[in-house]
Amino acid sequence: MNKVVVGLSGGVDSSVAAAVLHHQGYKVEGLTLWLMKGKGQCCSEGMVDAAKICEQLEIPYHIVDSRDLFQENIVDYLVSGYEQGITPLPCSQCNRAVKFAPMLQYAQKELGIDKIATGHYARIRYDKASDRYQLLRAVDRHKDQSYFLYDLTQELLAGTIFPLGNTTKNETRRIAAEFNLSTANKPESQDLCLVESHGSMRDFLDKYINRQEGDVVDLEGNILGKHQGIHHYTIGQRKGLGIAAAQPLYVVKLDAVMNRVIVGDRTSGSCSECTVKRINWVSIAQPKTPIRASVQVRYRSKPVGVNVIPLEDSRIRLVFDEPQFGITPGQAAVWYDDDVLLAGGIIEKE
Ligand SMILES: Nc1ncnc2c1ncn2[C@@H]1O[C@H](COP(=O)(O)OP(=O)(O)OP(=O)(O)O)[C@@H](O)[C@H]1O
Repeated sequence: MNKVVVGLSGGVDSSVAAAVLHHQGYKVEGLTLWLMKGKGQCCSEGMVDAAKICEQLEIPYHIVDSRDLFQENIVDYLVSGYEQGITPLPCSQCNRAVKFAPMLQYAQKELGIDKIATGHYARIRYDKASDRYQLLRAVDRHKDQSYFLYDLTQELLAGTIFPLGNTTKNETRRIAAEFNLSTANKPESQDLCLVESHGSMRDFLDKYINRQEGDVVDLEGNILGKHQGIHHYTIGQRKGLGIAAAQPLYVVKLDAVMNRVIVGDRTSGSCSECTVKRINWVSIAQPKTPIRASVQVRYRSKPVGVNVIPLEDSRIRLVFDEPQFGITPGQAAVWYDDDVLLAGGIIEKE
């Protein structure tokens, strides 16, 4: 009998993933990673809901204490990034280092089970010609989460099932109701887990970073106002600057050394090229010559045509077909060929 360990967050997607695999005849075991220190409420609620699902499906349930791993890989990583004026993307890092790799290791070593599954909306297929596991966008484009999964290794993709990749969110809700799952009517999470549990990113960061007042300046260095800490800002941000100006102003740069927030108009916040580091080539091997693709520079940004130019040190230069607004060091750039996720990496600088 095929066996699989399903990562359960206590939400409807992972509940349905477990129920569907169970229904298909897999021997399913549920597992929740206990992630957050201190702010335990969302985790404990999630664990109770996940335990209920396992009880309902009559499958074993495991909890793995991953709080130290989450603290080191996500909380410390975020805090040190914001201190340097960078806006790190925690989710892709969390998926690789905190969720998928440890879950697969636990499944294989502790439970003797080869495969894991999650409720992510994305698809995996094995391409015989290139001998690679490829990652594809979900059929439900609106829910597609492939962007956050670009950093998964071949080994992790080989060991993972995404049962919801071909399912729309509406179908997921319908299946949850059909199976009478206790999580069927749970509301969708709206934000990063850290933000949901702390109220806002600012509240979360204020716990770790001392506020240090500094200047808000324009591109010429004229002082326009004061800020209470550069970690309260992100590139492209327009709201909350507290500056009256004739035209809309956006954060275009964060200068950690001078402790300054630099603002400008929309054009000055746009650029047509950027460099990307720590690339993970997913569906194809690293090319030696430039390729065409379409790229997203944020989770919800519209894909735009791009020339992907390999640099000598295995970084990449992206040259966009049209200037992109709010390119943010620390966020991920992920490029695709149609539905196929080719690769992604961390935006370094313009
Ligand atoms: N703490 C956790 N332990 C184990 N697996 C998890 C955990 N958090 C998330 N996952 C897995 O990752 C998937 C995507 O997580 P995400 O946080 O994006 O939630 P989601 O899309 O709202 O899904 P859900 O409805 O299942 O909460 C989940 O469906 C689940 O399989």
